[in-house]
Amino acid sequence: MTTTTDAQARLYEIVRTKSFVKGHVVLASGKESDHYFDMKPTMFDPEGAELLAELIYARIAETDADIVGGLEMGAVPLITPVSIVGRREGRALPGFFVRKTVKDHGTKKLIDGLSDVSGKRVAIVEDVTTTGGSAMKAVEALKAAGADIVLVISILDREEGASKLYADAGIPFASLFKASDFLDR
Ligand SMILES: O=P(O)(O)OC[C@H]1O[C@H](OP(=O)(O)OP(=O)(O)O)[C@H](O)[C@@H]1O
Ligand SMILES: O=C(O)c1cc(=O)[nH]c(=O)[nH]1
Repeated sequence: MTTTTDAQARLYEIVRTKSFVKGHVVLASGKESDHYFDMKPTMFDPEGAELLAELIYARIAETDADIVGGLEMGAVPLITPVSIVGRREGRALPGFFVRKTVKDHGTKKLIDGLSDVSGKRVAIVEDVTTTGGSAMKAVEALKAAGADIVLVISILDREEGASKLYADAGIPFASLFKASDFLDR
C-alpha cells in the first residue's frame, strides 16, 4: 500500500530531479533568484501528475470545497487530475481555470471551464508560490464572480511572502513542499 508519506517522499525525488534548477532567473514578480522550480516537468510526468493529484486532493478533501481551479498556466496541469481523483473518491469536484487576461474573441471568458461559480466554495491550486500574487489573481476573479475561497494550495511555496499574503486575507494556505526542503540539503 502506498501511504501519504511514501507518496510525498517519492514526489520529493521527482521534484528534486526534474524541477529544481540552479542559475540566475527573473521571477514573475520581477524579483531575481539564483534558483528556480520549473514544476512543469513534474506536472507532466505520469507518476508526478498522479502523486500530485492524490496529495493535493487529500488536502482539498479536508475542506468543504466544491470546485477546484487556478490561474493559467501553472495551475492548469493540476486541475483535471485532481478532479479525477475526487471522482474516484466519490466526490464531485469540477474544475475551471482563470485566464491572465480575458479572451478577446469567442467566449470572451476570464473564468473558463465552468459556466457559473457564484455561491461555490473554491479550492485554488498553484504550482509555485513566491509572492502569492499570481494565485491571488485567481482568488480575486472568483470572489468578484461571487465565489468563496476555502483553500489556496501550492505544490511548492518559496517562503517569500505568500503565506503572509493569504494569512492577511484570511484565506487558508498550504503547500506540499517549501523551498527550504530543497535548499537546505
Ligand atoms: O507567487 P508569484 O510571485 O505570483 O509567483 C509564482 C507564479 O510564477 C509562475 O507563473 P508564471 O507567470 O511565471 O508562468 P506560467 O504562466 O507558466 O505559470 C508560477 O506558475 C506562479 O503562477
Ligand atoms: O516566482 C516565480 O515566478 C517562480 C518561481 C519559481 O521557482 N518557479 C516558478 O514557476 N515561478
